[in-house]
Amino acid sequence: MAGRVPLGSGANQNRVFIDLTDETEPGDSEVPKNLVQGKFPFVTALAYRSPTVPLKRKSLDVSEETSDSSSSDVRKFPRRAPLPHAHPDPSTPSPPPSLRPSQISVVIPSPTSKQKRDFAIAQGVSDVNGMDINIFPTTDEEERVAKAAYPTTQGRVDRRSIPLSFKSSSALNVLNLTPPSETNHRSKLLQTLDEKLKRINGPTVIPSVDSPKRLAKLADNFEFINSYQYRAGVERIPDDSDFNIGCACSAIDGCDRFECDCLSKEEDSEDRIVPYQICETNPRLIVATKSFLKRKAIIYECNSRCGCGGKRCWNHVVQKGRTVRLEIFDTGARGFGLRSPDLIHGGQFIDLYLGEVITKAEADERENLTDGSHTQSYLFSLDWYVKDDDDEEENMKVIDGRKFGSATRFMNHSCNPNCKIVPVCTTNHADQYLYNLAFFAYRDISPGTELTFDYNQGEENTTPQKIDPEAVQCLCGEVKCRGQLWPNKRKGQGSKP
Ligand SMILES: C[S@@+](CC[C@H](N)C(=O)[O-])C[C@H]1O[C@@H](n2cnc3c(N)ncnc32)[C@H](O)[C@@H]1O
Repeated sequence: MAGRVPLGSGANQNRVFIDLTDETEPGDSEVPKNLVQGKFPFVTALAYRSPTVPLKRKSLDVSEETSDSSSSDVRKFPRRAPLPHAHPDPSTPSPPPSLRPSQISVVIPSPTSKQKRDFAIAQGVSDVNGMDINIFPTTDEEERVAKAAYPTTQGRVDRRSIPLSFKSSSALNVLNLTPPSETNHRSKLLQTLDEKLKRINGPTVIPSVDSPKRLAKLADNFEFINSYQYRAGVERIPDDSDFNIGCACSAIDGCDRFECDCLSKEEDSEDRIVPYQICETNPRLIVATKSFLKRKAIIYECNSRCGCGGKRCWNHVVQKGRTVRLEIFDTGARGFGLRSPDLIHGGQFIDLYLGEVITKAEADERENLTDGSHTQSYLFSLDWYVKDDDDEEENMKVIDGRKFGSATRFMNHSCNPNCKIVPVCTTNHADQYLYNLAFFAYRDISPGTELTFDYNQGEENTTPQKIDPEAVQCLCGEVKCRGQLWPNKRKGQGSKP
């Protein structure tokens, strides 16, 4: 008799045990008539009370219940009969058997769905999903849910006005997203930036920016380029023009340092300007001479049309590219800045200023879009050959490093700078409106020192009569600070490097 306990024997005389199995076995007929006929209707009621609870053991006082059990109508059973929640504390010790002679232990099985259906049909109930509260009493909370009686908002709620906060994990749960942790966000920005920086030719350029906001500015709003990006309306003189003939130096002897045709001539003199020399402290390095850096002069480097052939020519410096590593860092009030983890020798070429090459008209338009506030200017005029003559100025080209540029686009101004920007022609000597802007170190610069240049080159020694209230205030911190970046005019405009 698996799962079965005999009824009414020995100490269990007053107890009723119910078979838990579906099997019919000999002796099943011994089940007392009073039970079958509804003598203990509560048993039936309890058996159906909690369909979700598979088995419940319940102790009830027969003497109390039998007085009420004469009727076979289960609906007379009080609706608020003790619920499973009211089950005696299991930690309470049970009284010895002698003190509880009239108790009935009932093992209540969960009804099968067929039993539930049969019972519901017998009661004439149409809802047979087992949740009808007339048959299966619920807790107060369940009743409130059934009646949808939970508190509701007064008036309409405009859901569009509720901000979707990504800090709220519940909003993210709904979207099945995980909140972007700060480290995650930062590492993604660094990855984006890293991919952009990797495209730069030459030694590495690394970012050193902590704030995620500043990092996002650097990673999202700027593209690094390796050469000028020519925009609409910019006309270029073909590289094979007759004017662009190159020097007559010999490829065997190399370029003549003092006679090379590429050397610039001093204004109003036949003296040739020798821009480069071997670095005194590093013989493998060719650097700009100290005297050249004091001049206002353009450098013409030898090019592919020169007789020297280029291989052993000392007059190839800028076109060989950058040789120092660079670091873009956060200066605080002056925005990003540039420095190098390497020692930079006096006269050493650092890098080019690159950007979009646009016409003067386009530059004026772009400048107007910034309200003329000049707070952040990246426009650089190529005005070396431009005289104060309107016709020529119209041909002038401008380099805009705002959205596309090189790392030098992050170089700040100083009234006592350690770098100088020099016009350098590396390819087409014939095009006087198009040349490179190359940065050279004025002096030895120790690793980690910010690289700066004078935005008003050529006007270094002029002290402004009065500070232009419209101008950007200079924060270089130098003793002889002029107080303003430039007197409300484009960088390089009206002042030759
Ligand atoms: C070519 S950008 C230099 C990079 C810039 N700091 C950035 O974060 O992109 C020129 C701008 O930098 C700022 N700047 C450069 N030098 C400065 C200085 N000495 N004092 C104050 N602001 C400076 C000005 O806003 C200027 O328009």
